[in-house]
Amino acid sequence: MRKIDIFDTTLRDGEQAAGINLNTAEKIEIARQLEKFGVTIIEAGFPASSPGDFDAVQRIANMVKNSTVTGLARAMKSDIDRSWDALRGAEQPHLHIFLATSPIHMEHKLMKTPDQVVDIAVEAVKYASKLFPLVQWSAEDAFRSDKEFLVRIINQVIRAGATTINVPDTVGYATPAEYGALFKYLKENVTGIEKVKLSAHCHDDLGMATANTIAAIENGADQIEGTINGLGERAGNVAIEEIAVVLHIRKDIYGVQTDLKLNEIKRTSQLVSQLTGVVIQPNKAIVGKNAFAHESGIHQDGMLKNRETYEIITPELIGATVEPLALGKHSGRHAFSDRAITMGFDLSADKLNEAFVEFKKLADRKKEITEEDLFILFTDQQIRYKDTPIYKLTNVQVQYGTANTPTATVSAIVPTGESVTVDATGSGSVEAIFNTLENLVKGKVHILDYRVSSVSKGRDALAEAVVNLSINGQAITGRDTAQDVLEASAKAYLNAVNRHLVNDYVGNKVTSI
Ligand SMILES: CC(=O)SCCNC(=O)CCNC(=O)[C@H](O)C(C)(C)COP(=O)(O)OP(=O)(O)OC[C@H]1O[C@@H](n2cnc3c(N)ncnc32)[C@H](O)[C@@H]1OP(=O)(O)O
Ligand SMILES: CC(C)C(=O)C(=O)O
Ligand SMILES: [Mg+2]
Repeated sequence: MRKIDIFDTTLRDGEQAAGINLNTAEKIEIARQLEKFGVTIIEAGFPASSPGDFDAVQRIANMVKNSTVTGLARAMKSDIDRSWDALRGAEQPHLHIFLATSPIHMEHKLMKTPDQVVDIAVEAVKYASKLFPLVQWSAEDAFRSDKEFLVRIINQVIRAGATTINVPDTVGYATPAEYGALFKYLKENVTGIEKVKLSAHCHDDLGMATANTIAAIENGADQIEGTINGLGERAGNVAIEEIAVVLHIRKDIYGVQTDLKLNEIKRTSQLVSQLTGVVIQPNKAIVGKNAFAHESGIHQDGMLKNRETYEIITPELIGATVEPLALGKHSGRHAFSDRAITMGFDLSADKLNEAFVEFKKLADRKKEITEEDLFILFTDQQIRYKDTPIYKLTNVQVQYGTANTPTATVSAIVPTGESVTVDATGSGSVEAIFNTLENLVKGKVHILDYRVSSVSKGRDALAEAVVNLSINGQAITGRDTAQDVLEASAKAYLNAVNRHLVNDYVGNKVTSI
């Protein structure tokens, strides 16, 4: 069966989505999970874009063994050199160079003639090929490019040493028939196309990224690029989990295979959602929480008689299994650590112990601990800040009455190790808490966005708060959970502040923002 390579760009194009900002520990955690999921290539970042991206790409390149690791670079020597420094320790160093080829991008953005663009692309690919065994070249905005010009430039970059040619629909403008036809045209007209991998990269601006990607596969694409949960610039990239399941469920039509382990889909999706703070819409295909929920009587009747009446995908296929042993306040360490292992976590004894302490506190307040609750507890331990001094909330209290101004009092351990208590008022309880926390951290903090949702089901469900802050001009997301909405909100705010501290922490103790 023909094999399709999966190029995951959650950590690069996915992180380009507005409001997402992952720190290195979080990126490493996602990369680890992507490797386990079986993606062929992990695009870990854009090394020349910032020291943080460089660091994350370098660490991921040195760590990952079973997937190829790549980084993005502009068609210029300085970006390529920086990428080489980040990626040289990888098992099989791979570079992804891009340069726009559409008339509008060449004239108005790059301000170059088509001839100059060909020369720049060829020079960059030649230079990169001396360092990297694998060089992917992307024609940014390929879909809106002149087809004959595309053939000309691709012919030349293949001769210059490119091993993969990517043909992105950068602005999500293509229809499936048009995108498929472009792949067929390139297959028929590019010299030496059979010697390189041909790759598809679709954006979802018109909601057609999945259909377009499938059309590319039908017309000869060897590799597809996408992200987990469809994150990405603007309306996002194609969601890899959708492509994976389409190719599996309709293998009768497409007849291709990937190396993806489908039963890692749910876990990968949950992890990305939790760490990016981007909540998955309930009706999202494959990974939405309603994707397997049958609500109406006639459907439930059909399901009871034969699941196949309404179920084309089983939850088990994507690793969304029914909960085994119930965990609650009477459970012990054995059942707890056993569940951590079943859920795919590899925690040290110390971290497991801390997770167990948190679990017991939660179990005291909550009747039933769900899979989602456990996922959050375990992930929190896995990505916990190591040596960085951080803020730790010890108490939050709000005085609220419809006739008086809400006042919040917050006690916390601050990065210097002292215990501090502050209070402030606000026009509502949450605002009072945020004003108090602003006094506590003494920085220039603005709230850009704030959302609360329920993680699990029932009256005692966990509340998850996501706060987007601007701290000293830098956007950063924080999230946390608690049984109480106000506590979750306070913890989410401090989580963002702590993530900012971690980003700033380069060996020296940073004790304030
Ligand atoms: C389709 C995509 O997803 S492309 C990837 C987008 N990702 C990002 O932009 C990552 C984050 N970006 C950044 O951190 C910054 O933009 C940087 C560090 C990469 C560059 O920052 P700056 O040097 O300040 O440049 P700035 O972003 O303002 O402008 C981009 C410059 O790169 C040029 N450029 C754009 N694409 C390319 C390319 N593929 N190859 C060479 N040059 C390019 C632009 O023409 C512009 O050049 P100019 O300064 O001569 O006008
Ligand atoms: C950098 C390229 C591949 C890209 O993300 C796009 O064109 O959408
Ligand atoms: Mg893109």
